Amino acid sequence: MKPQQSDRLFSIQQIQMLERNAKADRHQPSLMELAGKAIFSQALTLIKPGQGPVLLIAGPGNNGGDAMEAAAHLSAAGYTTDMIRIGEDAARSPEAQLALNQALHAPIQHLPADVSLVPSTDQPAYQLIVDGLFGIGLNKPITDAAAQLVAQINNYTAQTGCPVLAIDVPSGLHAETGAIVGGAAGCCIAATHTLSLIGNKPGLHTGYGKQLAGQVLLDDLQLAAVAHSGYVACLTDPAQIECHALSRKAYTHKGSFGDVAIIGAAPGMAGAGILAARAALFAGAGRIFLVQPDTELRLDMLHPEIMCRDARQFEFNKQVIVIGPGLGQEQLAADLLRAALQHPCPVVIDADALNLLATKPELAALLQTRTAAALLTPHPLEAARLLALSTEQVQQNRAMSAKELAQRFGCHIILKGAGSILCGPQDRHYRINPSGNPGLASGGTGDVLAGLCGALLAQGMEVGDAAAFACWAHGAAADELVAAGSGPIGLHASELLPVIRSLLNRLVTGRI
Ligand SMILES: NC(=O)C1=CN([C@@H]2O[C@H](COP(=O)(O)OP(=O)(O)OC[C@H]3O[C@@H](n4cnc5c(N)ncnc54)[C@H](O)[C@@H]3O)[C@@H](O)[C@H]2O)[C@@H](O)CC1
Ligand SMILES: [K+]
Repeated sequence: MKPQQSDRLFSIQQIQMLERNAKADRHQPSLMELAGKAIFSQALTLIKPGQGPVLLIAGPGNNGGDAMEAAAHLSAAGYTTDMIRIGEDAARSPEAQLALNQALHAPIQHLPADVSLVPSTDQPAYQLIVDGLFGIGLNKPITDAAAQLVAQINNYTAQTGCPVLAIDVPSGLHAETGAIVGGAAGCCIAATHTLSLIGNKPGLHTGYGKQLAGQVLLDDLQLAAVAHSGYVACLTDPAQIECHALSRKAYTHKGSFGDVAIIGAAPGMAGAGILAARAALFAGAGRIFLVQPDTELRLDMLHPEIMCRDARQFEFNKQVIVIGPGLGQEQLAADLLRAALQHPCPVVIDADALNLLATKPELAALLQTRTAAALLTPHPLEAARLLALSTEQVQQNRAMSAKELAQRFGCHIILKGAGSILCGPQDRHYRINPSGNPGLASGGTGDVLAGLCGALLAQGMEVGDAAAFACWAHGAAADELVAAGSGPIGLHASELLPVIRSLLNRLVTGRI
């Protein structure tokens, strides 16, 4: 199904084209005037009259022009308004010159760029900082005076808790990739809120953006055209995913919900396989086998529903295979992966099985020629090994890395991490999963995701939908636990299972 307009994510090029078309079509009010009003309205939700000044940062481009428009509105509404400008005034665009002119004629205090932003008891602290330093035009790392200003703002807000409203994108963040422009050579404003203009942007929802953008808000600047224009990605909306395969009819039996074989849990790593198997159980698979390279475990005492089997004697039948959690990388593990890849049923490939794929070209070739569905669930380090890149290179452009993996191996990908990226080899748009929090950064949560994916595939969901649904439920379970005070500190993988079960039941019956 087509994503709702607000779920759509646009590339920088697409936004710039919308901007150009809008400018050609109409002149009054300008997009910058509309942006200024939108920022002003948003700022009003974050500040209270008479409670300290507001500081606006205006950079050299049109992002700075937006900030100057907003500053004029704030001072006209009676707020004490300070502004720091960076860049040559003579080099500003015509719209930004108009905005500057207004700002210079308003009762705004203009501070030098090297002013010391230190909270002091002598004067009231800022109650809001508006970041208009750089927007989608940032094309090199922030350095020199601008970098010092970014550091000062981040220090100031860390000390005072002052909110930061970023205009369009937190300055320093790449609006498309979610990486900091220039990596370690750059820097970025840590915003509490970001008002994305014209359309929503992928970089605000993945990688560093997931943290540094804060709460993402949207104003389309009256460009209804956005609804009909091309987009590159969308945020997963679970309500839009086809999941009728999960609903239970009165005449069904355990054979109706498929078999899942988890292949892993080698000696010393049994927990990973158990977590994946339990996740498949809690997510509704009909029968679950835990297939181990060495039968260390004869029974999961807590969940005797799971059938433990010796891999040397296991018969591949019609099971969906989840291979990798705690598998190890011995010869038997490679043989099991070969058998799984030759098995004509859907397969989920995780953890050690991904590492085997990265080092054994003959296994990678088998994956490339497979016809049944395959889903790879790498974290950035596993993705880096598969692509022969560094983790930093993967993280510099998470979407491009996931798309490259999908193309290279001809399968579906979940690239894990903040704002997981999902894509398939034929997909025109990739997806970003919006749920989840840092509580998921703990051992075993990836095993739970793999088992959950296996269970949804066994119940008959299409692979792209199963991946999106699983990612969303996995992250949303962590969000519910955090909301209940059980995280992020100390949140652990086992706790996700009953919450995922509850979420799936609520989703399928339309209660979410
Ligand atoms: N053009 C328009 O009609 C509109 C623009 N809008 C705003 O304008 C922004 C885009 O404007 P721009 O394209 O001017 O881009 P920016 O405002 O992001 O700034 C780009 C400017 O900064 C310079 N620059 C880039 N990286 C730099 C660095 N590391 N250090 C120093 N200077 C650097 C560039 O040479 C350019 O002059 C959007 O993010 C949005 O906030 C919105 O107001 C909507 C309408
Ligand atoms: K900005």
